[in-house]
Amino acid sequence: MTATTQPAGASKGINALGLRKSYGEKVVLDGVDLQVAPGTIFALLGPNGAGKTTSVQILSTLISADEGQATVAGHSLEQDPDAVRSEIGVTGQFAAVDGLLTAEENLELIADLLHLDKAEGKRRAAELLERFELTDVAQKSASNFSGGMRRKLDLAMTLVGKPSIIFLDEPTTGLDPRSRRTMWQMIRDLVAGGTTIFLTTQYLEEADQLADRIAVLDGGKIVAEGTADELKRRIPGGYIKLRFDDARHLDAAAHTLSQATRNDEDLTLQIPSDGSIPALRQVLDGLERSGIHAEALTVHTPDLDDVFLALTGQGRKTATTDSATAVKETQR
Ligand SMILES: Nc1ncnc2c1ncn2[C@@H]1O[C@H](COP(=O)(O)OP(=O)(O)OP(=O)(O)O)[C@@H](O)[C@H]1O
Repeated sequence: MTATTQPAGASKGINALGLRKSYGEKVVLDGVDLQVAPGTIFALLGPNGAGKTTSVQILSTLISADEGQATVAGHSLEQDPDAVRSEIGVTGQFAAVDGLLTAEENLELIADLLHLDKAEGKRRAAELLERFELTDVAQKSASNFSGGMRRKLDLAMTLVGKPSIIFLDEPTTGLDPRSRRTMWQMIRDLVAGGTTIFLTTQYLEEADQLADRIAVLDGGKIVAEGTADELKRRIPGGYIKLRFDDARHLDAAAHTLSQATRNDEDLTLQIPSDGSIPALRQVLDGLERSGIHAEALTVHTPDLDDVFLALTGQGRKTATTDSATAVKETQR
């Protein structure tokens, strides 16, 4: 990694510039820039083998980049990895829970590793067991835990050291929908308390639900970055749908909005649109000028699956397929 000096007032979040990493001939990261604001959730998406785990490993000091520079929690990865380590927590794809120990022992072990004194370690373990609703099973061996319970315990173990930044590498892989939602709520609670979350996931819904910003990694590069809504607007296939209460209004609107496709059966008009506020305003102003009353308006944007497929070249699925599965309806 090239030398870096910690910029004055470096963000307490994550800032990475030009990260490169190769394994032999294989270029895994080919100049990756990442910015994560403190107290936000950032999701890194990418197909299998895109380099998500490698990015987490670099930013959490487990491995070094070949080139590039980064600060994590305001500390340079290269110059002050210990300071970075003292600020972060990492949970990997394979929970670090020791099945031979009880939940409480797992937590106390981490407290020991962090050199907390015994009383403080016990207090912290008890607090986390309660927060994660694991008090009832505190004395049970973790080998008997369900996947969801292991994940909760794993996250609790990460929190023993009170990290300001947590890397969650595919935190809900293999969890059932209920456990996934429980984990999402825990992640939201952490962020509400000021923690910064760097998340990798293959579940686009997870990124959509949780992330303030999303970056899509493909071919070693960030191919898109933005909020979920910004990413959805980048690909075609969105539209505004207007419903009218009678055929007279439908006729008048179809006349005014010449680019619209009409459906006489359900008295709707569909207008291609990126779903942005200016686009909505233009349509509504047009209707108002002509004195046309629309009963309902819905905005349809491509979902993150469409974005992912379009951006990562993982296949072709255009948002214009217009099926209930391809296009998500967002009532605004
Ligand atoms: N230690 C290593 N030695 C050689 N190649 C590696 C090593 N670690 C990762 N790779 C390769 O780097 C590429 C990126 O791997 P990485 O695990 O970062 O991808 P990922 O996006 O996390 O994938 P997944 O979603 O499948 O977990 C893969 O092709 C992988 O085989």
